[in-house]
Amino acid sequence: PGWFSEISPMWPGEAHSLKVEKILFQGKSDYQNVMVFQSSTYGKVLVLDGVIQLTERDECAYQEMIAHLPLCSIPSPKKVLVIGGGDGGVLREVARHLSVEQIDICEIDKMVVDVSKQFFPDVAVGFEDPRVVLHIGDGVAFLKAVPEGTYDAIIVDSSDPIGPAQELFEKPFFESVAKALRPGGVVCTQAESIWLHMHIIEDIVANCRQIFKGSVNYAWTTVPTYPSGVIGFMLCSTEGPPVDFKHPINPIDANDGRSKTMKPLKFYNSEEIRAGARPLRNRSVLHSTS
Ligand SMILES: NCCCN[C@H]1CC[C@H](NCCCN)CC1
Repeated sequence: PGWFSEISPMWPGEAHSLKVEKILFQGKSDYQNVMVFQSSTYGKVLVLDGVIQLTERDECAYQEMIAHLPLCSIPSPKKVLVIGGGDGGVLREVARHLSVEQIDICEIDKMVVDVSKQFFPDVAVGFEDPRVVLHIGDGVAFLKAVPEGTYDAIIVDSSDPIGPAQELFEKPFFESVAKALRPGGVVCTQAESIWLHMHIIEDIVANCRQIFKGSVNYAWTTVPTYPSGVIGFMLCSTEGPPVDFKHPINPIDANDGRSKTMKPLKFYNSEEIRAGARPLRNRSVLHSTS
């Protein structure tokens, strides 16, 4: 009955709207407002504090890219950490990699996990993998307690820097990520929109260049229901075995790791990694791989 418009000071003067068929859930957790609605053309939609987190129709583009860009760039990821990602979609994608033995996830808001399991079973299916260990808590504190060099890959599937995820965009957090990674380990973080958040991206790139002594890339993909239709990722590796994010050495195709329960990939493929045109004059956008 009507339209949902994603109005936020993070993207002034514009708002993506979706036609609403029915509101399915509204709640308030200790951290944020949580809402689920049935849209007319994008399936069910998860909204946190008025910001679209995912829709059934296009979540594959984000979850597949944020997981496979890092994991396909190192030979045999074994221990993976997801910060955020409480809807379970990134877990579903990480689970496709047969070399992975342990998947830790640290999500601050249990309501996101519960609501995703109830309304987005094809996304929350990631929690069913026996390698997954769920920690409900603050990712900043979790990483401080992680022994040095523990993980092969860390994926930071955060919301935006206004609200619970604010600290996940700051330098100390990136330093704790670097410490928790083994030499040549990789991190992939949600890194906003090149059309909306160039200043945030410039700061993140500058911080990452100081902290990660391997490679530092900025990648982006298209997600129609995120503001400006594009979302980016910081892809970094620590000093050690070199990592080339543009030429995946551990390619995953539609069949790898697909057990009878797993559905095939809908978006990602290794051939698509290419240096893209720079959409803006701004020098700070590194090679874009999409
Ligand atoms: N696992 C899916 C969670 C998606 N995380 C974020 C949700 C908020 C969204 N805002 C985009 C704002 C403009 N860049 C970015 C991805």
